[in-house]
Amino acid sequence: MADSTLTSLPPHHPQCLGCGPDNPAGLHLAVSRDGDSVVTDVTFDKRHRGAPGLAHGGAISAACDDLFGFVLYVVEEMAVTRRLTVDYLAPVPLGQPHRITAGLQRRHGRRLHLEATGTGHDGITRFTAEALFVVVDHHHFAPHGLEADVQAMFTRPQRRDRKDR
Ligand SMILES: CCCCCCCCCCCCCCCC(=O)SCCNC(=O)CCNC(=O)[C@H](O)C(C)(C)COP(=O)(O)OP(=O)(O)OC[C@H]1O[C@@H](n2cnc3c(N)ncnc32)[C@H](O)[C@@H]1OP(=O)(O)O
Repeated sequence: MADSTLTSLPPHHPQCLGCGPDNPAGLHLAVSRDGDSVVTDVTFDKRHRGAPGLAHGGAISAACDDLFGFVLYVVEEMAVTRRLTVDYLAPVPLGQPHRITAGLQRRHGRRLHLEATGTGHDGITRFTAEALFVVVDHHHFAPHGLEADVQAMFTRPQRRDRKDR
């Protein structure tokens, strides 16, 4: 992604399945902000294989879910996935980059309705996704001992965004 209008966003945390650079089983998504949208270029490889030569639907779904998790940096709220729906429009070949763009479609109270589109560099849209995220506070993560990590995640991008404004 060389577009000058994009602002790089930090991973949720180093071990995140979607974007963590230190997770050997992860997708290693590098995500940027473009206005009120977030974008990533993902290339599925043999680790993400479903049918021979094609990406597994679960890997595509994970990429969409994680990218939706970056819309939270735009919304500046902590939220978690309550529902995720993927429309698999066409098979996604391994080894071919796809740009996924995601954003907030509408908000009702704690409910964030999000949508995403995945398009190959050949211009073919091969999947779209919709999600319902529900806003939570940091206590949501407390029983699992992760409260401090999530709070750090919550404050770091806000500082970064302000610097960029
Ligand atoms: C700025 C930086 C931020 C950083 C932020 C970090 C976050 C961290 C990111 C880590 C990486 C991300 C990666 C990707 C994001 C995951 O993958 S998140 C992991 C997967 N998701 C989960 O584990 C969530 C599990 N579910 C839950 O904990 C609970 O069900 C929830 C989601 C907290 C909701 O529970 P609840 O608080 O009891 O709420 P509930 O009353 O059931 O419903 C809330 C509202 O949604 C509505 N609702 C519920 N279900 C539905 C439905 N199916 N349809 C329509 N409405 C519904 C309800 O009617 C209610 O509406 P209101 O009455 O408030 O208007």
